[in-house]
Amino acid sequence: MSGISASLTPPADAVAAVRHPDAPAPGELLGAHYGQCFGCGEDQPHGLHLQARAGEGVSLTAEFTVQPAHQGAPGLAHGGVLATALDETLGSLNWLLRTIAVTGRLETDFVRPVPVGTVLYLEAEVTAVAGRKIYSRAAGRIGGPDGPVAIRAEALFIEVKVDHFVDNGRPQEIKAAMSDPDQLRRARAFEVNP
Ligand SMILES: CCCCCCCCCCCCCC(=O)SCCNC(=O)CCNC(=O)[C@H](O)C(C)(C)COP(=O)(O)OP(=O)(O)OC[C@H]1O[C@@H](n2cnc3c(N)ncnc32)[C@H](O)[C@@H]1OP(=O)(O)O
Repeated sequence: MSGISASLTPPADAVAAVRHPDAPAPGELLGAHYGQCFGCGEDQPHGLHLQARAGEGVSLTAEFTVQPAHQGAPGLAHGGVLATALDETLGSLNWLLRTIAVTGRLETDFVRPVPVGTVLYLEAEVTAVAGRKIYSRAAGRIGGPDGPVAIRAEALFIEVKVDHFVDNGRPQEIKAAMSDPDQLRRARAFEVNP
């Protein structure tokens, strides 16, 4: 059985999402939003190293290969890791809106077991926007981009200011991020009005 909770149903006044004119072109790799990110960071040795690519409209695709370090049961991906892959894929949609947002709610269906070594082919799209609330959904397929769905999720992201991170993050990482020109460039790529 599956179904989504009421808080993931866009309200009546929700509107269609609009791709930002400066969003990466369809087919372009989005890159990591933060080098130490567990989902996408290239400098994070324990992470998923998920790579997302812009699609048409406010959609994207992503790939992630399940590693031995991602096991829950012997030879199978941990459910939390799979939820992370969905969360990261959904969060990457914000590059296309050029909006900084954090996950408020994530509902996940685990449909099929995912063995170690599997390439997960993920796809995600924003379904609606209502003020600061961004509604989206994602699915992960195995065996190829058109293979059967193994995992899927619906999510609600909430737009925040960059202060959300500055005020709440551990000072040493915030200080390092703020003195890293590459990180500031990435942060600016997310914001319409930095
Ligand atoms: C230094 C440089 C750094 C640069 C970094 C740049 C790149 C960054 C990219 C990084 C990406 C990394 C990404 C990550 O790491 S995401 C990491 C995981 N997520 C979090 O840590 C978020 C933690 N939560 C919060 O901080 C707050 O709760 C937020 C900010 C989400 C909302 O608190 P806020 O006080 O702001 O707003 P509000 O409470 O008035 O709510 C507003 C509306 O939303 C609705 N709502 C809220 N929650 C839920 C819910 N669970 N279900 C259903 N609905 C929910 C709420 O009803 C209301 O609706 P309405 O009444 O308006 O209709």
